Amino acid sequence: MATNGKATNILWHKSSVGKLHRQELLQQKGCVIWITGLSGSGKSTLACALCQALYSRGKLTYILDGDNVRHGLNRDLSFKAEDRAENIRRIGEVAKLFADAGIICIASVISPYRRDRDACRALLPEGDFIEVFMDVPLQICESRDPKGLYKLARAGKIKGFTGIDDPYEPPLNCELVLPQKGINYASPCEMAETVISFLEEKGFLQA
Ligand SMILES: Nc1ncnc2c1ncn2[C@@H]1O[C@H](COP(=O)(O)OS(=O)(=O)O)[C@@H](OP(=O)(O)O)[C@H]1O
Ligand SMILES: Nc1ncnc2c1ncn2[C@@H]1O[C@H](COP(=O)(O)OP(=O)(O)O)[C@@H](O)[C@H]1O
Repeated sequence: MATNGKATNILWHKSSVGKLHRQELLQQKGCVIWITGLSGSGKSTLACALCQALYSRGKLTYILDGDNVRHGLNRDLSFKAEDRAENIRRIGEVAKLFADAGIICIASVISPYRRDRDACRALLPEGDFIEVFMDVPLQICESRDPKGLYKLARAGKIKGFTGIDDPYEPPLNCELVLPQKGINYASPCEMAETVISFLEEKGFLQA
């Protein structure tokens, strides 16, 4: 009998249709592509480009975007460290369910703390969590500032903004770093193709 968190007397219920059956149906393998980086680094843009490119190859994806999930499931959470941790924990758990459904789940969230990202990685079978770091310097993210949030943060109108007065811990050992330093930034489509090449190489685009 499992005891998990605060609930006791709960048992795992198995179904006769499992992950392998679903993957066979979809002709792909479920996994989580976890895109991390500063606000304005291009996480959502890459997530959409990737979703579109995989869709055109007949592959099923689902995007969990931080901004969007905070409109519903995580609407009760702020940006203080413990709430960011809970935000990431819930998104990690939902992503795990999508991967179990056989879907290529794309999470695009700042996820500033290494410990929180590593905890999400630990939820998945080895190799099924693909961490993608949007390695874009703060200066460039700030110059893009599509939502005007950096400007507000610099003016002190948003407190605890990632990169300004809140931390961001870059990955130490992730599967992919985009864009690479020292060259011109690749276009979102080119970055999506880099991720797709990785998925192909690892066998995720077949059952
Ligand atoms: N204080 C603070 N710090 C960082 N970001 C902020 C903040 N307040 C609001 N926003 C907006 O919220 C988006 C980030 O949400 P996430 O859920 O991805 O953040 S986190 O992973 O919990 O850190 C982020 O979206 P992106 O720009 O797409 O990253 C911002 O638009
Ligand atoms: N590869 C790229 N090259 C140039 N500009 C980009 C690229 N990817 C995204 N952008 C631009 O950067 C800004 C932030 O992108 P967005 O995807 O919203 O970032 P995030 O989700 O990390 O906050 C947008 O204005 C977007 O058009």
